[in-house]
Amino acid sequence: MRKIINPAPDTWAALVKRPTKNLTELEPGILETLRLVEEQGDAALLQLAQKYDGVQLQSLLATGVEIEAAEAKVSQELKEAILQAYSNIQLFHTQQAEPVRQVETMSGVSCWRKSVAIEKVGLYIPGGTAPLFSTLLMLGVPARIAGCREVILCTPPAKDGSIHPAILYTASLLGITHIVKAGGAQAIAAMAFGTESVPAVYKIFGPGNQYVTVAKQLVSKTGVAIDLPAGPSEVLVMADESANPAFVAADLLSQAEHGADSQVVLLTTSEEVLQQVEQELEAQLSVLPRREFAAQALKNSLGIILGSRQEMLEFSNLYAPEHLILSISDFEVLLDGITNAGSVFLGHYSPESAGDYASGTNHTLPTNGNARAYSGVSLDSFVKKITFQYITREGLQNIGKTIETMAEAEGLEAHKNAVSIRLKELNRV
Ligand SMILES: NC(=O)c1ccc[n+]([C@@H]2O[C@H](COP(=O)([O-])OP(=O)(O)OC[C@H]3O[C@@H](n4cnc5c(N)ncnc54)[C@H](O)[C@@H]3O)[C@@H](O)[C@H]2O)c1
Ligand SMILES: N[C@H](CO)Cc1c[nH]c[nH+]1
Ligand SMILES: [Zn+2]
Repeated sequence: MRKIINPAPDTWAALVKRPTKNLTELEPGILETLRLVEEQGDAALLQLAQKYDGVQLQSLLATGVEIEAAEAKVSQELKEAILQAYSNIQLFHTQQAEPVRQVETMSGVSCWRKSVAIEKVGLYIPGGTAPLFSTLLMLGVPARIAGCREVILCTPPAKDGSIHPAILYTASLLGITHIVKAGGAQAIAAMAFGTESVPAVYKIFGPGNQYVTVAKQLVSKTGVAIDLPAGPSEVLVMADESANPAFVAADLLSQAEHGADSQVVLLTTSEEVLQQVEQELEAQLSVLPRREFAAQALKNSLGIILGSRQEMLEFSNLYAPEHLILSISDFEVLLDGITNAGSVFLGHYSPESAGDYASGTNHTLPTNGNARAYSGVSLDSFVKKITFQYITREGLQNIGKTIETMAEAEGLEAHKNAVSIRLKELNRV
């Protein structure tokens, strides 16, 4: 972790830049993958599975037998945990449904807005270095609540061509049966363009590594929608003297272990806190199974001492972290000052892992500073909002003149006439 003491504000913009590869470096290779899949369909997916996942697949789709067999391979304890998480995520996301509210803007002019499910959606479930079946809950539960008709799932296969049983079990719970063994940019291309085995969808969801994230951004230029740029995981912790250094280090490592391209940041006003957290990081890292990923991520990470809480808040808002943890005793006073963050965890007993798995909030969140303008996945992500209006005869008489005047001022005579022709008829009767 790079230690920085009281950086001058004019250096902050450089500090908040993420360590991920830049677009120009990644784009040519990813464009080539997208082109291959668009032109050669399934054949390209099979070839790229061999190249990037080291597996020679017999079939791109998980079979009914594979899906059914998965249930017996998941322990009772894990099934119960998945069901508890499912229930909490369902509860939180069901509350996000918007009631239809009819508004009469003028007498006889009624407008309303209705949420309608996106019919065909594709879910990307990361699996390159860990089988993230929790991500399937985060995407599949709101897709089901919204009522999406066709749900396609893509996830990278293991070296033996299998998909992790917990992913298949979770898919069964959600009633998802179209499961494609494809990962990375090639999976995103398949869902965007369609192949023999993968139907093209209207919107692609899901987090992933840099290749997945850039591929999503590139295909979004071709007409398919995407949820948000949800790339390598990150967390920013603000800690005061009341923070427990072991807890803070554990939270930092929980996101560092996702991958070498993750970044974690500690902000504090106390040199002692920073030193204690550094010691804890070293001790906890040494026993982590994924210490290689975490150690690499820590090299790209920052421990920053700032002059005041206000400075911590300003730095955090500029950084716009995917996850923000306030390890601060009186965190309440800071809440109104938070303007940019994906999801916020308050106090000493709200670890970020709770949101990753089971508290109910969605863990598919904007990274790389995108929390400045994007929200994480929610029920809203799976619907379009269609507006409706009904204007009575009386309503048209009330609003007609306004429309005619504006249309004429824009020089759009046909617009004006669509109103005038009706008003004339109304005035005749
Ligand atoms: N922001 C969020 O909401 C969120 C949520 C969960 C996970 N994540 C992130 O998702 C990522 C998961 O990454 P992962 O790698 O484990 O799985 P992944 O499924 O995202 O990526 C694996 C795929 O990447 C492709 N790939 C690997 N190396 C490549 C290369 N050199 N060139 C081209 N393609 C290559 C392969 O096709 C492979 O199947 C992590 O970075 C994690 O932090 C983010
Ligand atoms: N922290 C990830 C989002 O950045 C989500 C996740 C899934 N499993 C564990 N963590
Ligand atoms: Zn996580």
